[in-house]
Amino acid sequence: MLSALLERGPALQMAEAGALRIEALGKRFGALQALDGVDLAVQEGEVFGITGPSGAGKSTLARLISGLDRPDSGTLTVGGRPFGTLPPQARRVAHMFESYALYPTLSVARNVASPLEAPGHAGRWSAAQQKKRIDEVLELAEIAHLRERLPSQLSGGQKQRVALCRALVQDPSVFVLDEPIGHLDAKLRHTLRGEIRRRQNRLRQPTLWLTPDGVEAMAVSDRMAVLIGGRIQQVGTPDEVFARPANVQVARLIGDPATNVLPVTLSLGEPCALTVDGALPQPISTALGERLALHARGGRLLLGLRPSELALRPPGTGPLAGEDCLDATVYAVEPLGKHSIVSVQVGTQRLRVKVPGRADWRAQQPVRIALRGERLLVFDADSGALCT
Ligand SMILES: Nc1ncnc2c1ncn2[C@@H]1O[C@H](COP(=O)(O)OP(=O)(O)OP(=O)(O)O)[C@@H](O)[C@H]1O
Repeated sequence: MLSALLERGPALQMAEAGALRIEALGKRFGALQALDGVDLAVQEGEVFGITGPSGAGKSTLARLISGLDRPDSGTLTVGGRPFGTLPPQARRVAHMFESYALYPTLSVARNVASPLEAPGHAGRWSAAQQKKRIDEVLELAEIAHLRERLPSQLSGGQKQRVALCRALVQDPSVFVLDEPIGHLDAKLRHTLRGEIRRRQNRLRQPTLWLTPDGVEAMAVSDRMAVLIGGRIQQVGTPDEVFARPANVQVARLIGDPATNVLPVTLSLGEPCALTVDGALPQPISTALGERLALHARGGRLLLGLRPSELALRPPGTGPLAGEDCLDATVYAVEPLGKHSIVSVQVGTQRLRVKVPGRADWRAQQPVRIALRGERLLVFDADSGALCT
């Protein structure tokens, strides 16, 4: 047994899959702390999304896992075996690069085949088995008909799919997919994220899926993390992150459209009122006033309002039972078929409201935003953290 393992070499010894653990990972570039104490555990067969804005540290994390950069601190293990000190080729990380990094002189099929001919995989499969693996991923990505083309003869989205196939074709310890479908059209993106997740869930390896698109992360992930400024802000299932975003930064990334964050000042009295910067105080119900008073700091609060949980009413109409209303002005309307996105202005703040069907509102019209107190999120005005 031992001699068989030694014959296979250190690279193949890593092939056994297992949960990925990232502990206290840190990376600094000069004065910039690009990653700061990142802790994550990704289970076998789990698709784990990491979302965060541009510059959050997603690609840096990918590069540290695959060994292209060295961390300043922290450990990496797969199935309990440390791999952070191994050279990149021995780690068996199937890393799809954001930049694609295709071989310009190789056809699509040969680009996809290239990792199977590298030391970690070479000799592992017969030519027929290799072809079967390659065909499977090319078909998954809907580029089987392009197999003889050179990268220069492909569109940006087609190149991205070749890079994706080149990662998926492998039998690695871990898959790391850095923005795998960002440049595809919406229809293909929707199809592929479902298909890839289904496929990866049937494998033993963990898959990390990095994307700046919070909606994509929610759609594709079994669990997900939100990374901002090099720090993990929250880990949970997409439902958990949507229901209780840990702070306003997370809230602003999650949802389609993302959650509105509205800074307000609360005044208690008869009636209670909310003031949005640049607008007159607006009366609210005592029930909402009392709830908000629990968390107000010097009267200040940040309200999280999900676009699909708001409604629009004609000016002058009173709130329905359980609702509160704020006066606003329509700023713009985006009709999207099954629903419309209406942007409305309250003082200096602009909010997005998702309404079913066609919206009959026009820019500059006065309108009332109806909200339900029990649905809104309340964040601390200073720290931005979600209040319980
Ligand atoms: N080699 C480097 N030298 C100096 N700074 C770097 C280097 N690589 C990354 N950075 C910086 O580290 C931070 C994180 O970059 P990273 O590429 O990991 O972000 P990202 O989340 O992948 O962003 P994007 O979504 O735009 O790809 C950024 O501020 C970036 O400018």
